[in-house]
Amino acid sequence: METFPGKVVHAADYRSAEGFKGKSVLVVGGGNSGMEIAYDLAVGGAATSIVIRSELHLVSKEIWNLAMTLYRYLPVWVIDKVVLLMCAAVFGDTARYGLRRPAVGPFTMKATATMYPVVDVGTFAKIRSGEIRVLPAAIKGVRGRDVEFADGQRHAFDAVVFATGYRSTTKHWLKSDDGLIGDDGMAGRSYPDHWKGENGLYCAGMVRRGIYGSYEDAEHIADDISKQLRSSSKPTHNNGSA
Ligand SMILES: NC(=O)C1=CN([C@@H]2O[C@H](COP(=O)(O)OP(=O)(O)OC[C@H]3O[C@@H](n4cnc5c(N)ncnc54)[C@H](OP(=O)(O)O)[C@@H]3O)[C@@H](O)[C@H]2O)C=CC1
Ligand SMILES: O=C(O)C(=O)Cc1c[nH]c2ccccc12
Repeated sequence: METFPGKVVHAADYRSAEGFKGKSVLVVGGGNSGMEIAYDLAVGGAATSIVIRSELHLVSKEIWNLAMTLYRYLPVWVIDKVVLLMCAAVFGDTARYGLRRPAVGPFTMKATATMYPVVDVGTFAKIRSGEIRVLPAAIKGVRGRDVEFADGQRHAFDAVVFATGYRSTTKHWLKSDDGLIGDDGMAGRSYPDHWKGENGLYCAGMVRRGIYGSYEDAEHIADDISKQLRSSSKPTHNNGSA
């Protein structure tokens, strides 16, 4: 990257397509961030390409809402079948456009891996129309404006957006060794014993179980705090009387 003369930003610092209009922009990473940023750039008038080096499950918000609802009633393998059927009806064969699906189903993937399906915000229509170009291979190297890919393609870019994901920084600032947070900065113990540490320390949303997982943690934590408040004979806080 030292030789690349253009603008380079991480998804965390991306705000809008302002300044990218008319530019040739490479988005690295086909997760939810990369797909949303690629869409935003294309709408904003950038000539947009996106690197998708791995398989992914593209779903729609509506299909995924249904999957989350069915979770209470049906086994995971049935949900996978329903979701994939609906995805085929909505998107057709995404592999034709460089978006290969994993062999493991989307709901199984969410339940067993740290990977999450990608919720389409309109990016796929722009990929299908050719407005957004998918580069389905890893980056081999960068020389000046030129980026070379593992499949032999080489293209010049004015800017690169790294939508390559995040790492937790919790370990850097949290002074605690009760095992609540593991070496990777996420929950150190596994579900469902992951949310309560010592000395009033809790963690919510750190066990990679999605939005509903965070919601479940928040309820447990609130219950636990409320239980402790009720069991202590002396109130531990001022009840608003003075
Ligand atoms: N609207 C929503 O629901 C949104 C949800 N989110 C969530 O926030 C979290 C973070 O999302 P996000 O920021 O997208 O990060 P993710 O970790 O989900 O995705 C990062 C992507 O970048 C790829 N990548 C990493 N390094 C490279 C590389 N050197 N070359 C090519 N590709 C690379 C990864 O592919 P590989 O697998 O090959 O490493 C992966 O597909 C996720 O849980 C996501 O679902 C984020 C945005 C919006
Ligand atoms: O908690 C989760 O893991 C979710 O997937 C929450 C959720 C329910 N419906 C959705 C639609 C789009 C993105 C996320 C969700």
